[in-house]
Amino acid sequence: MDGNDVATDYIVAKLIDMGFEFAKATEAIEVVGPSLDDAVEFILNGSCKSNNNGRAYHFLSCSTSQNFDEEYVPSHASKRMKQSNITDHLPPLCGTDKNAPHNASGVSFCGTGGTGRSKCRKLDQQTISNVCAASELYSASESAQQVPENDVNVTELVSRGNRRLQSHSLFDQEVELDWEQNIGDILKKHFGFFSLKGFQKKALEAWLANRDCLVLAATGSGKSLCFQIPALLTSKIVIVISPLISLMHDQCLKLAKHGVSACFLGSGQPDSTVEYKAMCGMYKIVYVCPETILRLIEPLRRLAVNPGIALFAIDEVHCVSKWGHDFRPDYRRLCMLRENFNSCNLKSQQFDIPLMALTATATIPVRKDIIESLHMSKETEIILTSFFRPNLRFSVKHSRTSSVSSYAKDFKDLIRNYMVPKMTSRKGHKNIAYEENDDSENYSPGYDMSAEDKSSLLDSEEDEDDTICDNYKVNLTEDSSSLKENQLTVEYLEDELDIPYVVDDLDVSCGEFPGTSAAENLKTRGTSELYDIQGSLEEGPTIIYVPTRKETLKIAEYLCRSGVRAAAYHAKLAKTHLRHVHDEFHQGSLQVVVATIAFGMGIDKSNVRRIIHYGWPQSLEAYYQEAGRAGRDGKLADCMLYANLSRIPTLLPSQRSDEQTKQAYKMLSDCFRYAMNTTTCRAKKLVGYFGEEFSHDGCDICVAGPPKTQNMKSEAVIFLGVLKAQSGHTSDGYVYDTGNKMLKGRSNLRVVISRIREQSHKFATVDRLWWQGLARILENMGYIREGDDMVHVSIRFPELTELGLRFLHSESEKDFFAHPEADMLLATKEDQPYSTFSEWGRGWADPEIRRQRLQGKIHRRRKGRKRSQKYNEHNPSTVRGRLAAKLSKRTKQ
Ligand SMILES: Nc1ncnc2c1ncn2[C@@H]1O[C@H](COP(=O)(O)OP(=O)(O)OP(=O)(O)O)[C@@H](O)[C@H]1O
Ligand SMILES: [Mg+2]
Repeated sequence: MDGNDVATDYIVAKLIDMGFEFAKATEAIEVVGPSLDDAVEFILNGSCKSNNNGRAYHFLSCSTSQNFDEEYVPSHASKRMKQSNITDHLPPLCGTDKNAPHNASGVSFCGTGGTGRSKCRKLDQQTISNVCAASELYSASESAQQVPENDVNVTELVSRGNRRLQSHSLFDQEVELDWEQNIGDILKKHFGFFSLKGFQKKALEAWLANRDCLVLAATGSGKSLCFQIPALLTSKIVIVISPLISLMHDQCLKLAKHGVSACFLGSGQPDSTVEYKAMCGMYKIVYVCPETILRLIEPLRRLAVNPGIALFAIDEVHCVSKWGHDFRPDYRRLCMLRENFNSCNLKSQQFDIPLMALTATATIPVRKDIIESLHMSKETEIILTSFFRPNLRFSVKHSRTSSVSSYAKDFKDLIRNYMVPKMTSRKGHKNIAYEENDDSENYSPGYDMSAEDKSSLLDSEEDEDDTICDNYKVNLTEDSSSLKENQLTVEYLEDELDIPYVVDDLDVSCGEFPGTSAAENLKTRGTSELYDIQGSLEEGPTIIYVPTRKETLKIAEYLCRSGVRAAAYHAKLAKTHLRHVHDEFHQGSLQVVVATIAFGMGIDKSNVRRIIHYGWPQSLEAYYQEAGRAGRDGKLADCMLYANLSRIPTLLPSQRSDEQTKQAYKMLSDCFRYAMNTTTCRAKKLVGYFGEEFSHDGCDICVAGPPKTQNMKSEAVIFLGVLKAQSGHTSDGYVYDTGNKMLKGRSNLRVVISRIREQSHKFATVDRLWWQGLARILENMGYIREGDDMVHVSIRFPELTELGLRFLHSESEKDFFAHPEADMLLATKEDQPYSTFSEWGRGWADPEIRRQRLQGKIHRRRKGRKRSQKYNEHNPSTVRGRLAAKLSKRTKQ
């Protein structure tokens, strides 16, 4: 093997790691040679830099080949953002001046009231030299590990730079004269807003009073402004702790547009001088990831002395809590901030530096945990606004979400929306968006179940019933190849996920963002707008969230082939690609981004019209957080969840303690129940999850109304009766074994269903999904409970309660009316020829047929295993093959 082979293997491995198929990876290497960038480009765009005049496209194979070049090439595709230079990024002194000199990136520098060119230049030079010197001293003192509080030179230099910053601010924190008026000026000048929102004002009041505060407000409500304004009100610096590089990048870019200097520090920051400059007070707002801030405690302590730190803002603070989603262990260590930046530790500080924690998705236990974990003060002000987003229209649809046939069905409307007529398919791909025969009759949103779905349901029933066969799940044979796409086994997923705390999703060539221009005049929007919930959507982009990296590529590719301008986004894709996707999405030239959680929290684009979750989210917090990317302009937007309602969702693999696993199951279960609900408004369910009560009409259930109630009395009676018999309940309600010792009843739901089918001909064909739904209803009524110590997504070991026993005893008197849940509706839907399905169902109820089928299944799988063994024996690249060859050689000898 020569060096070239090693390089090729390495690149192929990298490409597979990014989620590309082996065949595509090798094809790309064959065409473009051993260059990772070119190979990625080749796969994504069917071209490479070398044969494309150096232009970097970032779309996946897009069918709009004719106008692709002119229309979709990012305007700056060929010019990378200029690498930062210490002379490039000085804090602007005031708005902008048309006459002011511009650097290469169009950034203007001008002093307060400075209208003359020469004056501006002179001031810049002065500050440049200050900062350069301060920067050098910073690094020197850094290496000496000393706090240079008494170092006259450093203090002098920094304060000189600081005087410049002071002249920029409208007034200092200590001067609290008519602060609302001043904030009003800043709002208009920098952001183009006319007034603060109520919660923003409260947060600023808390900060002005040097108090900690926890801001809980809906996604898109404007939490960022709460910590951005303090940076403009004082000469001090605001430090923002933020979990994702994509989010920091997003905010820095926006601030730069609004004339506020900002930078981010962390693994995505390639320019080490940015950190020095930040620690010398050169940026008004410094974004840092939690891992980095822990390393910067000492320089930050110096910064706190001069020019001062106005505030520590901890954005997306739910990451602190083990009880929340997206838990980041390093967020917990942020209690160091209070320990190091209090008035006792810092002589110059009269008060502890205030902490401002912000999130849109914290349940009540999470809020408590946040305050305790961060050691926030007992007087922490909790600023709570409604989590409700009146313009978001929620819905849930059943889908297998796994194959191209599901995509055709589920994305038909989406493609139609975005399709530009007469598009020709690139690379000879069939333009599927124009296929009119793609089961349009069968398709209707909601709980319809196609024949394919029913077979999936049977698969799942087989899997559930057949524990012996579970061991073979990974050992896929021809018979089970259809299952392959469906089953997200641990082995399949392990390498496919974007786990939040390893997300290193974006870096940029320049990670600092000097203030550039005056604010664009953005109109404030009325929150009291009334929404026509059945109205049609305006045009705008879509984000599709999927659980695995591979699916981002598959779906983006599918959409591109159908004529949609779509791109994939996940943490392992090439950084250049991610940067382009990010930029193009914001510029509006991308129609759809198919992403993992790496493109979730905090992304702020105003006109996202649709958020599609394609596959089960892991928690309602994550779901609501990602759904919150929609409709940030206040206009109507759709949040659709497509999930396989016939399967109980599984946890995606991640490192968790037992306690965390339990919590993760609880969150998954809440998510499952949200989708199964057919009666309560989804928006109400969601905000209710965060402890808020309200009434509103804003989802598919509100529009269609709940399904008709059914009298489920006989089903409930037989279910509870079997449960009672199974667990050996006696008339006194307790359970005894033969030795008259009290036992805890524990019946598996599957066994209960089998017993019901054996006992009653009437219920022989009732589907497992239906019983599963009934079990949840009985659980909600308090008639049964989960008998296992583990938390399960759906009830697994139903246990009869006292209340259930009483219901059984009074059975002749009461009816039992209830609304069927989503899985029950799915199981009873009869829009497809039902005969085969019911035959199968009946078959499973018959113990003999069932035994034969299970035997057949095991036989088929054994046959499959033998076949693969045989293949391995003849394949010299496998261990078995080499052993077999050796053995046969010996026997021949
Ligand atoms: N006072 C205001 N008046 C009008 N618009 C505002 C105001 N404050 C913020 N906004 C707008 O609200 C939008 C969302 O702001 P921001 O990104 O801060 O939301 P957020 O609450 O942090 O959301 P998320 O929880 O999703 O991160 C911004 O684009 C901003 O322009
Ligand atoms: Mg935010």
